[in-house]
Amino acid sequence: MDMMMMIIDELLLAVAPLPSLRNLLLASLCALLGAHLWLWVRRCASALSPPGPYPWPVIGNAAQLGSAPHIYFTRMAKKYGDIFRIKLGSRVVVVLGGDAIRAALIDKGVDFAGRPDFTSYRLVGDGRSMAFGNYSNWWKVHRKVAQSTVRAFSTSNEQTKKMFERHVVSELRELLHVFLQQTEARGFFEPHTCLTVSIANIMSAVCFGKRYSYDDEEFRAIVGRNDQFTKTVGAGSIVDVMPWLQRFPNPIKTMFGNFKRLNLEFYEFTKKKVEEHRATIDSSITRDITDAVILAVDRGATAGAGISGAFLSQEYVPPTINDIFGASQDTLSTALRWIVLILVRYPDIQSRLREEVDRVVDRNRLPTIEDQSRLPYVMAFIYEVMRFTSFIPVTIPHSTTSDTSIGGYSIPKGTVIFINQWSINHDPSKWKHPEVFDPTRFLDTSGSLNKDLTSSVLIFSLGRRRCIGEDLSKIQLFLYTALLAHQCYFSVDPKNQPSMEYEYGLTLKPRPFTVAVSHRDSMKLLDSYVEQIKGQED
Ligand code: HEM
Repeated sequence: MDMMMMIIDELLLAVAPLPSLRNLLLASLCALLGAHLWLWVRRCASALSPPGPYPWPVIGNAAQLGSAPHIYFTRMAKKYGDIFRIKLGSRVVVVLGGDAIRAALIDKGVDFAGRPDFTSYRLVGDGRSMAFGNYSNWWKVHRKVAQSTVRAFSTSNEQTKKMFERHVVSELRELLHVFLQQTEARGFFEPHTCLTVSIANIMSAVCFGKRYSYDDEEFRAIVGRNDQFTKTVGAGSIVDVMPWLQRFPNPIKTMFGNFKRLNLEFYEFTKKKVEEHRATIDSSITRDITDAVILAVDRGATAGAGISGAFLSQEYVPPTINDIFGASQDTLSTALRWIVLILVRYPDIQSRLREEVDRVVDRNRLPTIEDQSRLPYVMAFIYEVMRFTSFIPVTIPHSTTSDTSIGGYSIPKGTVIFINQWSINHDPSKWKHPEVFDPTRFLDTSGSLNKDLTSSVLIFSLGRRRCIGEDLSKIQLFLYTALLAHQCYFSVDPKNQPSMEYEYGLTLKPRPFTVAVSHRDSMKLLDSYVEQIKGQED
């Protein structure tokens, strides 16, 4: 090094005997060395960042995503591997598939548990949503309260399961009435709105202790706009990554305007419910989830049970209810749309479901939660619907909470992460003919449910952000499927065969289709079940 400095000194003396010229040359040389060093560091850093397709100026890879971004991501993974990088507008996004998902969400759970700082996410739940909020001590408390109250009103023990079952069976009776009326009035009809209201009513009963009529315009308006919500928040939405699109009239600006409005109205609805509950609450009787969250927040605030000093104040009650009510009704009503569509697309599978339910339950009583372990084909059907449709193909986008690395690539803090669940459910090395709908793939040779295989289906995500409604959802989908198979026939309009095409968003929604519904026997069993419940309540 000394030798080097002497040589540079000699050279400078030779070419620049004047001190000022010498200083100038020295400064230029330093700047040149600095620039080289900077380029070298950048080259090293980019060698450590994941590979990916070339991004276009301004829009990045947005135009390449097409109408099914999860398929594009799966195609890119074949070329670049399970960890690759794209650019959406100005944001770098790392897309994870295959084994990289577990490596990120389980092995480095906290590092990958954030949510991006998207403008649209700040509009959900008046900016205090847990589902769309970043990872923090406050978020941990919020999630804990939401998770424990959902459990307390659904799956925590045999008694709560029975209470939940009552809501589901009562609501299914209403749904069946509407289905039969619609069939009588129109022949074939679109079942989507009825399914959405039906699911929303179950969650409304659990959250607010109240159900709504199918004709209630206000309720239908509040719960009927999921499509606009999921298109904005789904992975690959360009609303948040090209903010300049908000400066002039265009479809994205309109979409964002609708999103703002619907979040405001949805939040006002839940806020009103919370205020009504507050006015009538009696701490000795917890009527529903809203009461439970109000009381849990009160207890946390007074008993000092926060995590690292983080406490929820009462202003977090409406956003918590907003998260639970919002997340449950969109996902479950989408699942049911697919179930009904698949029942009419595959009449043989519909017959086999009926055959199993009739054999195990018989025709003299209704299926119950306890029948679940005795109805493996029904369960296999539900897992196959979740695998095959992968109706949440990519989770809600994540972000990194610190500088981290995965698979040898370094990922800076705040990078947007997409988790491609679809890639796991359609991996040909894991599933034989993944493109075929076949519930029997989940049954072993003795006809029992293969639990190793069912746990390989990825639709509720993994790790810190794993869905809090997984157990409730599985019970509800089981009861709906078993009860529908037990109680009615679905048939398809021969002139209007439904397709398996869908609209992309956070949830994949099947395109509108029509069905007809007829009763297998009568409403007798469902009517007497509901009368019995009313008798017990009185
Ligand atoms: C079949 C039905 C459902 C599916 C497939 C589903 C799936 C998911 C997925 C993929 C996520 C995102 C996880 C991530 O970002 O990594 C999620 C989050 C969430 N889900 Fe579900 N979900 C369903 C039903 C429900 C229900 C019934 C509830 C409420 C009772 C619920 C409440 C939530 C909440 C609050 C979050 C946010 C969790 C967080 O950010 O920590 N979900 N769900």
